[in-house]
Amino acid sequence: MSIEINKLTKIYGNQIAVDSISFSAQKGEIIGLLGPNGAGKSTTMKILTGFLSPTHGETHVCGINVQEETIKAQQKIGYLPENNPLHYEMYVKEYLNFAANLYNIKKPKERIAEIIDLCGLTPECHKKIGQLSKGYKQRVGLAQALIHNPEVLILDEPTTGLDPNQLVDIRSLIKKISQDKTVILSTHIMQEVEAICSRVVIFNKGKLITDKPIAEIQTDMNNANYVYAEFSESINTDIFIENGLSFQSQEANTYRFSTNNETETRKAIFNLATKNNLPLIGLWKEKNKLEDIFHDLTGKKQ
Ligand SMILES: Nc1ncnc2c1ncn2[C@@H]1O[C@H](COP(=O)(O)OP(=O)(O)OP(=O)(O)O)[C@@H](O)[C@H]1O
Repeated sequence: MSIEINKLTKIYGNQIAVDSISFSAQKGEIIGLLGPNGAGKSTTMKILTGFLSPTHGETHVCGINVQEETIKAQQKIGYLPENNPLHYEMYVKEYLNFAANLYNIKKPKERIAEIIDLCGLTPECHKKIGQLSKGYKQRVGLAQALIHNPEVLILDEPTTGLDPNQLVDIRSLIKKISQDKTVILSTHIMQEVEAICSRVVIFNKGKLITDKPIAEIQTDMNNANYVYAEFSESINTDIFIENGLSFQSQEANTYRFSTNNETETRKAIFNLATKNNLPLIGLWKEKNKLEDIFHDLTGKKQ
């Protein structure tokens, strides 16, 4: 296994940021870490990269215990932290040279040229980092994470704040550079996980609540649909539950039900409305989306 996280816990004062989390990843996998704000994603990444110590538990990268042999483990890891901290006053090549020196790279000039090409930085590589667009700054962040050709890449929200075109470019760059590596990336964007990850790990309030291949999640999505019922006034939702309907959430006077048989559920809602004089004005179905699964698992209302 390239990455192994075993019963990891981090407590800040009396706040449990990460609560006994375990998962592993092997070469070639791109794992998407999903979770609401404060779920513990960044803390887990910081521990995995050796920047923070856990309160309990341990992490291994390429068989090396990160807590016991931090420097050795860090040589295997490329890390793009949240908010991509860069030295804005440095030129792109100067910064990459600085990063190459940190890792004691044998032929820095050749490696910098290679990485500039790989990350699509050639047209902007003569500029100061502060003069670059957000998308190019992100490319510089990725270039520094890759300079020592690490086996494992840890990317904390690598696409936050990018415009839709830059998003597509950076996602395909991540896919391209990940082919022979193990990648863990955190994101708030479900489509991103669907677009580039092979597996999704969902965190909520410091706990790991789902760890599944994307293909399995997609099968779940195809099997589980939603039915929506709109009424012209607010309805006491007890009536749905009492009648065996799996009521999920409400937005204004529209109520959402999960179902494996949407025709039967629509019939049941229609019959319930007729029998109890409920002012039903709309009834429709919708395919489940990864976003819905995420909201259900993390207990957030849509
Ligand atoms: N240095 C710290 N001191 C105290 N509490 C902290 C510290 N760093 C993080 N926390 C708390 O730990 C919890 C987990 O934070 P973390 O940054 O890991 O979440 P996250 O999932 O990365 O969130 P986001 O998506 O907003 O970046 C939060 O409640 C946060 O306030």
